[in-house]
Amino acid sequence: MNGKFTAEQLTKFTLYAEWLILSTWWIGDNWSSLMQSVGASEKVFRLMDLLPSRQLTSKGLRLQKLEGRIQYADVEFSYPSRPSAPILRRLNLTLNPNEVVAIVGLSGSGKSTIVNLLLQLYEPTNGQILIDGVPLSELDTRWFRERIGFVGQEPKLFRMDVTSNIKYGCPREVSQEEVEWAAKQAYAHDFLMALPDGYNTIVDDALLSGGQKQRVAIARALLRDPAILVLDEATSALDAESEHYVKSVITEVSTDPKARRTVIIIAHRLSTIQAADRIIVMENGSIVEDGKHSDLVKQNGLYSRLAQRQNDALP
Ligand SMILES: Nc1ncnc2c1ncn2[C@@H]1O[C@H](COP(=O)(O)OP(=O)(O)OP(=O)(O)O)[C@@H](O)[C@H]1O
Repeated sequence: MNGKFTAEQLTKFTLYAEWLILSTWWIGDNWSSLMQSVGASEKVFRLMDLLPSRQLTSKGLRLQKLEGRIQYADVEFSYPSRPSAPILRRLNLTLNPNEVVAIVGLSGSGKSTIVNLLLQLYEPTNGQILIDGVPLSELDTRWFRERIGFVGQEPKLFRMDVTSNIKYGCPREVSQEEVEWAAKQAYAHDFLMALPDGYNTIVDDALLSGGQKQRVAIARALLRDPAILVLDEATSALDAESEHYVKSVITEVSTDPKARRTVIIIAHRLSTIQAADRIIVMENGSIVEDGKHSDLVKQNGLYSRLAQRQNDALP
């Protein structure tokens, strides 16, 4: 070097400087993602280190056959995070085997909490829940949960084919015929057959509507032939077609002796539950009405007001 830059050296210098700047920028950009991943994986490892809860390890009672009678006896409940706010107040409710019961009420009245206690996500603060006469707390939790089918408001489907999604979580080997039987029971068979690869179609977010996802989840629950089926009806995901079919599923369970089981529906659309054997109306943590649709409409109470409000809101 004689203290002067050649054109070639200048070009090289510019390119190397650009490359260095880009690399530094790239490292800076990815450093925060890397740190985020480290933070997230720490949480995953912490969860993996947790021991299963006592509920799942302790051996409780296993009944010879689960009939599906559910009794809430003087059940009181507050969430641990808000112990001073009573959510259920001395709740007494009996659901008979094979009965189809809908729970309705204003938002926040305690409908989901009733189900949360049945699923043993929480324990009553006072009182107890009996299953076929046996305290729920004495039953083998894993055994009991295997016999409950739960369909939540926003069911999770996985990025795998439709058949695998319906089979997901089923503890026994099932044939394709059984999968299709469950889909027919859930009124999902026809739209599933219309997919590009039918039951082999890979599910992605955009493939199915909210209501269709819920019908696939109902098929998944029915395939396990649960003694108790809990359906938390979606507040917003149901399109008119799916609403019609959820109604049909409820009618089917109520009328077909082979499909019968104890069913609890947390309903937001009163039109879907008119065929239920009984409707429980909740207000502020207590049951305020209990009866058939036709009787409750005549009572002119909260149910009839809610039904009227929904009728008025229809276009
Ligand atoms: N995990 C929780 N911790 C604390 N409070 C809760 C929890 N879950 C629900 N709550 C409160 O308990 C009350 C009853 O809630 P719940 O979900 O049972 O009502 P809901 O009738 O099912 O309502 P919605 O129709 O909106 O689903 C509400 O006031 C709610 O804010």
